[in-house]
Amino acid sequence: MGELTPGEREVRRGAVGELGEALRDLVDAAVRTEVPLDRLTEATGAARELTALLSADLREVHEIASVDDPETGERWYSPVYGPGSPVAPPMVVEDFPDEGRCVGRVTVPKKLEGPPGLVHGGVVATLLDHVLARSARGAGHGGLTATLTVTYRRPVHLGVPLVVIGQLVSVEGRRATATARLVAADDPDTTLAEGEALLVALRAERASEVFARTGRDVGAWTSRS
Ligand SMILES: CCCCCCCC(=O)SCCNC(=O)CCNC(=O)[C@H](O)C(C)(C)COP(=O)(O)OP(=O)(O)OC[C@H]1O[C@@H](n2cnc3c(N)ncnc32)[C@H](O)[C@@H]1OP(=O)(O)O
Repeated sequence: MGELTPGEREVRRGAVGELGEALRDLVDAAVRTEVPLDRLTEATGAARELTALLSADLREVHEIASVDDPETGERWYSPVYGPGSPVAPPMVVEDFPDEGRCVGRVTVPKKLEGPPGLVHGGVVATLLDHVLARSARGAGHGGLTATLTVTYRRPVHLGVPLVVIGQLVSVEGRRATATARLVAADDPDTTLAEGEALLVALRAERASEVFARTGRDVGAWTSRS
């Protein structure tokens, strides 16, 4: 698909978000179902038909979606917050660029379970990684995560509203450091997990090399502005 006009992009974003929500409901049902075997077989057939319908026009794996915005870095299929992503929880993130801060709100569903009833530790790290990188990027210091330290203080339960706060702490040349906390919305003083990251902005020439296969200018995600 070619580049969309702003109006077309808005319409398509709406449709992508609706499909994403329907698919998240489907994934939730798929990981919780206990229906009889014949129903599972029937569902498998229906899922394959749906795959064929969507596969009529597919992007290459490195291509950026027509609904994405390379200027701002908004990604509609982000596995963390993407409205179109069946695997995203999804987290809803609010940016406070003047304070180098961002706040994510999320209730993690069954599909991202680790120990029974608890959020998978890798998912906790992913949520923290996102707000860490995003707090820096919002303040104009886009970069890739070079190091990430996660401290798991308490079990994080599925189905509970959570708040994940990222805070940019310092910037030195291409390096930025940020810290993050994950808490339950109804108990914000108890830290469930915390993270610390070093984000390193790619040099411009390295960024063009790394993202050459996307065919787009992806400076929004990587360069220091
Ligand atoms: C909006 C939010 C989006 C969410 C995205 C979530 C964030 C992500 O998950 S990013 C994906 C995961 N991360 C990656 O793929 C990164 C892979 N690593 C790399 O590409 C490179 O190692 C990279 C870019 C980190 C550093 O490479 P490069 O720019 O060549 O580094 P280099 O020039 O050697 O170093 C730059 C500076 O950083 C420092 N540095 C680099 N890596 C490290 C490290 N691991 N530890 C400490 N310091 C480091 C160097 O010492 C140097 O410091 P100084 O400028 O003071 O000398």
